[in-house]
Amino acid sequence: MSRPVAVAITGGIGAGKSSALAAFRAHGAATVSSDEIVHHLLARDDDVKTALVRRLGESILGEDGRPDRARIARVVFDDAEALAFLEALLHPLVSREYLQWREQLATVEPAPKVCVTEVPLLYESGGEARFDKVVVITAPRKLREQRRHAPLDNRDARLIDDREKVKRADFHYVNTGTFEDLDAFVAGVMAELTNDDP
Ligand SMILES: CC(C)(COP(=O)(O)OP(=O)(O)OC[C@H]1O[C@@H](n2cnc3c(N)ncnc32)[C@H](O)[C@@H]1O)[C@@H](O)C(=O)NCCC(=O)NCCS
Ligand SMILES: Nc1ncnc2c1ncn2[C@@H]1O[C@H](COP(=O)(O)OP(=O)(O)OP(=O)(O)O)[C@@H](O)[C@H]1O
Repeated sequence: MSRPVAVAITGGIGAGKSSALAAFRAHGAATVSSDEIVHHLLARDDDVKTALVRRLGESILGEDGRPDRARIARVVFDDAEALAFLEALLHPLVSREYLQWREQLATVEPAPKVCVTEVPLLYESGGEARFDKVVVITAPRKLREQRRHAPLDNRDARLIDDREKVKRADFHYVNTGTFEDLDAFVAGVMAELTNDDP
């Protein structure tokens, strides 16, 4: 039984990582999003909530009593130590869920040829060893701001330079075109990884 090729998508905030992930899914890859795993942990994991309140205080809780992402973001992206704490708490849990997901995939018959996940901090957290291939999506800051309809706060400051990511990655896409252009890029990557015609 052959295991799926494990692909990570990384890139700056609002570059188009989730859109690329959706395109991979449309082209037959199995997909999971690290951001979504984080959202589930914050919404449902009581140990995570307890640890966050102990370190960051009750003000990060929303009206429903669960950790509120916007409130956490306001604290951590202006406080490097608080961000380091949050990442140290969440990253091992995200990796564990991802690896469990990947193990499960290998038991599916027929196993998908390619499995893809979005990992915003792939190089920053030394996660690339877990993957066979890396796709970097980039776009100019102004366009990313326009597309997200929001200022990018300080998140980019946490990330290594796009040029460094591009150097280290297997595939690079500059996401300044249409969704169809992005889809065509993803189709090409899938064809290369599965040795099929696009
Ligand atoms: C701070 C939080 C609550 C903000 O939630 P929010 O809904 O605003 O953002 P979301 O989780 O959807 O992430 C959106 C994008 O923000 C960027 N981002 C998220 N975490 C980080 C981080 N630690 N450093 C830099 N950028 C980040 C990524 O580009 C990501 O794709 C949340 O992002 C979080 O808990 N982050 C810490 C965990 C983490 O590092 N996740 C990313 C890799 S697993
Ligand atoms: N090629 C494109 N053309 C037009 N809009 C796009 C394109 N690619 C992405 N977008 C839009 O840009 C925004 C950001 O894209 P997306 O959510 O895929 O990026 P991301 O890197 O996952 O963002 P984040 O870092 O916030 O998780 C979304 O509103 C998305 O619909």
